[in-house]
Amino acid sequence: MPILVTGGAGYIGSQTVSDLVDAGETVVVLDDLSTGFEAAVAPNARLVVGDVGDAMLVSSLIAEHNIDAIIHFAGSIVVPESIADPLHYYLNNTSKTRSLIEAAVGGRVPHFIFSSTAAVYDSKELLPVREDDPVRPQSPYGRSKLISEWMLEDVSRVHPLRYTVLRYFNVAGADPQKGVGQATKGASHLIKVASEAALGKRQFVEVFGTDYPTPDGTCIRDYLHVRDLAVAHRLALARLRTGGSNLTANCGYGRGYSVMEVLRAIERIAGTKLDIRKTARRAGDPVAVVADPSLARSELGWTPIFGTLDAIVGSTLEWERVRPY
Ligand SMILES: NC(=O)c1ccc[n+]([C@@H]2O[C@H](COP(=O)([O-])OP(=O)(O)OC[C@H]3O[C@@H](n4cnc5c(N)ncnc54)[C@H](O)[C@@H]3O)[C@@H](O)[C@H]2O)c1
Ligand SMILES: O=c1ccn([C@@H]2O[C@H](COP(=O)(O)OP(=O)(O)O[C@H]3O[C@H](CO)[C@@H](O)[C@H](O)[C@H]3O)[C@@H](O)[C@H]2O)c(=O)[nH]1
Repeated sequence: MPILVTGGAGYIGSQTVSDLVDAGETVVVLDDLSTGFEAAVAPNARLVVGDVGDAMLVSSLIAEHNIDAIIHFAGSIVVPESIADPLHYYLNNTSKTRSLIEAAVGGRVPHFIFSSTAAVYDSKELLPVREDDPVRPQSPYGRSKLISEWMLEDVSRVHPLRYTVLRYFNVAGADPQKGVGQATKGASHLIKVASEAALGKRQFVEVFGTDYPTPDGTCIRDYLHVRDLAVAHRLALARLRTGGSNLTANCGYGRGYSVMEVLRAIERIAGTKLDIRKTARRAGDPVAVVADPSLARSELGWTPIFGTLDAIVGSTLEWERVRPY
């Protein structure tokens, strides 16, 4: 049963498409290549270059391919950028998701998997966070995603569309053998930026804030290997296809690392000293966000296997050394 993957030329989408194709699925990718790459799309998937907000195009793809499931990765993903340009985020992440859901309902697509984020949560006194903890996004990015979650919930009550929302924590790592890794233009993610610095592609790394109430004063995040995350999508799809009910699940490991711990790991694995510059806090950053992944384990049977910080950093460095696109 064919799957429409929006944003399948991007970092997480391309890893997932590659896994789905390897599992024998028929995949149609819809991507405007704004931050994605044609070369990232697995050769056996069909790439359609277009906008996820183009209702006519999406409806015709659903009808033409008899789409059974939509996996919706397409969107804008940088927290600070969302603060500078909130309207772009509400357009690209929220309005266009609304248009996509409408096309899914019109085309009677029964299954929908949505890329949400840990940015829907605020920091919590006692980590880790569970799905039923209060949501309180600290940025327009987080809010733009949360509104999409709510749309799915409301629409699913009145239309035959079942969904899985996966709230990813901080995705990193690469799969260099498959040609998958983060190549996003202007990517500002910590592990990406610091790996570039370790390989001499940047001069220094900034640490945004060293006065947070954490053991070393820097923010804590739950870093997750992209290969494990891709598997969660396959499991979510299988669960929906066998009648699984709507689900919102965290995807993280349940283990947090501070910014400084990450930088030290990169120095150790790359065998180099980084030029680390301590600067002011960055707007929109929660202090510490770590997943409770129990629900993904029990409902999806998700068992991450690539999950050490060393594996994440090692594969990112390997990817940065080869960078095929
Ligand atoms: N990277 C992370 O740490 C992380 C964490 C939580 C959630 N997410 C979510 O995962 C999804 C994928 O993120 P990523 O890291 O792979 O980012 P990415 O930028 O590599 O991928 C996004 C893809 O969507 C495409 N795209 C963007 N707007 C589009 C549009 N209007 N029409 C068609 N295609 C469009 C881009 O060209 C790109 O290929 C996003 O929805 C993001 O919010 C990412
Ligand atoms: O050069 C840098 C980059 C980041 N940081 C810090 O490192 C932490 C992680 O930042 P970053 O890698 O930019 O990720 P987040 O802002 O936590 O957001 C990511 O993780 C979210 C899920 O938690 C996703 O939804 C977002 O798309 C993704 O950008 C934060 O405390 C940043 O302040 C630095 O100190 N220096």
